[in-house]
Amino acid sequence: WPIQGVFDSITKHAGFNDGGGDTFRNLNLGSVNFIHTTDTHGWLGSHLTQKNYDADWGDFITFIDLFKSKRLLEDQDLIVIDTGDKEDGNGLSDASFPRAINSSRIFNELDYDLLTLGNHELYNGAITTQEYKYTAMSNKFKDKYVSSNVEYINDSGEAVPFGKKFVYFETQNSKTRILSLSFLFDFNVSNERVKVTPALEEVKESEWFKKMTEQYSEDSIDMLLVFGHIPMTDHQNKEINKLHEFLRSKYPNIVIQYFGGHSHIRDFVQLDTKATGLQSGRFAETVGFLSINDLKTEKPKFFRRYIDFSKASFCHHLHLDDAELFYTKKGKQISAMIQDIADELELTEVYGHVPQNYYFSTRPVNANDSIYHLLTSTILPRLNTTLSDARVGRYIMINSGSVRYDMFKGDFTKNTEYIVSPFDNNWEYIKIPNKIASKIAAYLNGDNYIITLGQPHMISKSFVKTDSVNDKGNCPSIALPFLTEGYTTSDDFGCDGDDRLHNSQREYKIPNVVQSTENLQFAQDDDIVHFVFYNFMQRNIIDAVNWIIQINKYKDKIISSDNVKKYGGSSVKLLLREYIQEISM
Ligand SMILES: Nc1nc2c(ncn2[C@@H]2O[C@H](COP(=O)(O)O)[C@@H](O)[C@H]2O)c(=O)[nH]1
Ligand SMILES: [Zn+2]
Ligand SMILES: [Zn+2]
Repeated sequence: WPIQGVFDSITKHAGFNDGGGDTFRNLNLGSVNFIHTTDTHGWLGSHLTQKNYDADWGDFITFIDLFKSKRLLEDQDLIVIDTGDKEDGNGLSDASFPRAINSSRIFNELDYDLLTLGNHELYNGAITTQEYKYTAMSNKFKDKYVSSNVEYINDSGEAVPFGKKFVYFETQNSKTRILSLSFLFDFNVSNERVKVTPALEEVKESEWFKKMTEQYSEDSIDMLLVFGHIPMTDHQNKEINKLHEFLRSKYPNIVIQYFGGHSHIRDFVQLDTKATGLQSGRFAETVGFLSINDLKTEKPKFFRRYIDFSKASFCHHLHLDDAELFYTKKGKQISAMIQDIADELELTEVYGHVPQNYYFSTRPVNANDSIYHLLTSTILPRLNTTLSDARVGRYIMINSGSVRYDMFKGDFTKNTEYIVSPFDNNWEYIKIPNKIASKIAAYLNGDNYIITLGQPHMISKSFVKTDSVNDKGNCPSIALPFLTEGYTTSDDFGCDGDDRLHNSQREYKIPNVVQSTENLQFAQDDDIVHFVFYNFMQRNIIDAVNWIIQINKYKDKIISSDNVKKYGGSSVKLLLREYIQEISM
């Protein structure tokens, strides 16, 4: 069958073992092995409509436990790491109150060796306190939770380390001496319960770091392990590159291994001959695997693999031919716990039927199957409050980062709302002349990616002239009838990172903000319009309006938060549900 011939040649040349239709890329183990997760965002109950990611957190716990017992040789170690963002994006974390209380309990059942926080643990004081008390300071993790540049503000207003500033340990089997640090990217939107110091400032100016480098000089450790909620590729700020340059100056000759997050992509970067950085996607779609051999030589060997979060991948990498053997008592218990919580939260309650797929990053924003096109053309204009007036021009703006995932054809359930747009933001508005309102989107969507507004993956993608974004290399585009769309990652080590063969997906340039416009056909420059936006974006909107006034030398007065009023009305989550219910009748 000609397609099979094409398939065989791709699988053979792309490093897949081709035994009997098995198309997996295997793992190469080393003396020190790492498994990494990041940006799970509450996705602990598997992707019910995506076979590529059909494993849940109980299956992942099973995978880790059986990996340790079945795959490791006696002189090999496995270190399991997470780099934060554990809520906002799934009903399992977001539908409970307090938010994430149930999902944290499930998440923490996994025996992580190192873990830390992400920016989503820091938007809300109650969530921050919950993370500090029940995870960072828990008996299980208090010696494993590391935050080198984040402090918790306790009840007496004192800034205390959010976990350990660093940890030193020697691995059990290979006796590898590891010094570990953890950094959050330069995040300045947090709450009254937390203080974030930019990573470079922290390491350059803090006393504890100086003392640490004296206590753990280069000859007393075998490697530096730096993990944290920070992108491994950051075209705009190059934060990780500047941090590496400084750390390399303190530890010039040993391996420095990074594990990153936040930008929701599979990525692997070579920072120098003895330093690499792995990033392992998002939403429990990916288990990142890294091994290092010849760690203490001049040419350490790094190996990376992105494992689909699927039972098939887990069984394959455990060398389990019979899926029935993929079993541990604890794994089964956790899977049952997840099901009980999902039932209690009624996450499978069906509100209606989605007639087609709507994509949030793999289609251009103006395409009919782009979720942004659905939102701006159909959903946002449904926002109705006592202030709505058909005689007044109206703009409704949201940040693209508020949309979290594709919306697939099929049941629209209670969980779909949290998966697509989880944020319960309030609508605010300002009354300004149309000549100003009409320029805000262009200002916010200018050349720069705005890390507090945009789609996370855009910080790590290089823009190309067309509206699609470029991956690092030119990996072959795959489109075979019997394959599903999925990751075909290109990174600094080439095109063979993914453990399974999928059809390629193109990523498109997603602007920082999108908006709907109404009743503008007769609006003159000085006509007053209603500019409506998420309260989450208030600072950005005020700055944009004042910049536009100044740069155009308008006579209008500079605005402040005093000019911002409540607009009211349903969140995008609810507007979406009402629309789907209506078309499903
Ligand atoms: N409209 C809102 N957008 C939010 C809110 N909290 C976060 N965000 C968006 O998420 C990304 C960051 O996501 P990450 O998973 O990469 O950390 C951020 O850029 C915002 O766009 C919110 O409450 N409302
Ligand atoms: Zn995230
Ligand atoms: Zn993040």
